[in-house]
Amino acid sequence: MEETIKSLIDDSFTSAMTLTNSGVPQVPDRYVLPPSQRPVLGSSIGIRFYSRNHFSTVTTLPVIDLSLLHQPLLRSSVIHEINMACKEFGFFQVINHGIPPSVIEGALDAATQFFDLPVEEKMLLVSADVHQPVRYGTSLNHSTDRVHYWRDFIKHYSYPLSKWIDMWPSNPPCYKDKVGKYAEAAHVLHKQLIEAISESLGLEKNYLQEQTEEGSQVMAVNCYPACPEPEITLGMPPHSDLNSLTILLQSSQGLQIMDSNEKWISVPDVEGALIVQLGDQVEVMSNGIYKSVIHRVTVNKDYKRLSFASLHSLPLHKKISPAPELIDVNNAPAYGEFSFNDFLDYISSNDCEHQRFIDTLKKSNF
Ligand SMILES: O=C(O)CCC(=O)C(=O)O
Ligand SMILES: [Fe+2]
Repeated sequence: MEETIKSLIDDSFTSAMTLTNSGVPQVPDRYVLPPSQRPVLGSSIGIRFYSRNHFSTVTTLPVIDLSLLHQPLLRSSVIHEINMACKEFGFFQVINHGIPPSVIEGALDAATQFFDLPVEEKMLLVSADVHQPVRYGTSLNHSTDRVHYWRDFIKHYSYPLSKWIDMWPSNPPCYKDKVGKYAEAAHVLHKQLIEAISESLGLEKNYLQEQTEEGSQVMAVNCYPACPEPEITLGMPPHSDLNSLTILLQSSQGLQIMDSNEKWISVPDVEGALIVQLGDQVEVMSNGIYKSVIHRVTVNKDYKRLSFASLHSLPLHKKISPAPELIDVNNAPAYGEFSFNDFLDYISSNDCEHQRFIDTLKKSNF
């Protein structure tokens, strides 16, 4: 093996993108998962199919037409669909969500150009500090004795846009404009979704919106390069999102969610759809009626996958607790009170980056 490739493989700071571009024939050991955590690829697609004698047990994942929310006669049935999806999966896809295809294509194009930049340029934005408003990340952020994942990313604060956009990458030159347009559109969509989710819980339409007002939006732009051995590694390990709601845009299939039987289901790539995932904060505010969804990302041999996770959260210091309307003699508060900041502190001091953090807040653990 050529000396340069060998040194890239040995260097735990090398990004997945650099490894792929250098043509490594196999993933370095630090990316190899124990057998029990490896994905089974090409199975469990989340669509229903008909087999000879019965509908199979393959799960149908919900796809909701959001334009129907604006039709007074149909709104309540859409709210009902959202309720069912949130109860069963903490997950659904939306179509006719109002974000124009040109805005989506623009954002994907800008991200492609960003990740194609020379690694030295991207490294200028690298940081392991989770509080940095703009931060590029690679395996570098993980200590060497832990498993690495086949992903590069850039994360940036995105709301209010005028406050942060100057700090975003200035290369490629179109990045701020194209990703900015998508971030603004995602923020508007988030407001509609959080209102509908509030209603679906039987709460005032504005209840969750008021909780998240003045909150944050962080855009995580993820790049999963083609991988020589996708069956023994992952792009992202199982986790639930810490925030209230995530709107996810994917360039191709790769996301898997865990169902209530702890089975992994691949999320199908539905044309024009965006993915909505409930995070831990909504789980707490709903007093556990809705659950945050556990998800992970698989990679593939043939092409690079991009995703934009628009992560919406309550303000950092605001205490999060179950909605009072959902508490009564039969339904005690199931979670302790905490702020997003308490959560981040807990995670950094307990070194538990990739778990379902919410379980630590269950009353029984106090
Ligand atoms: O790339 C994806 O599909 C998921 C990304 C994700 O889970 C995250 O950024 O938290
Ligand atoms: Fe996530």
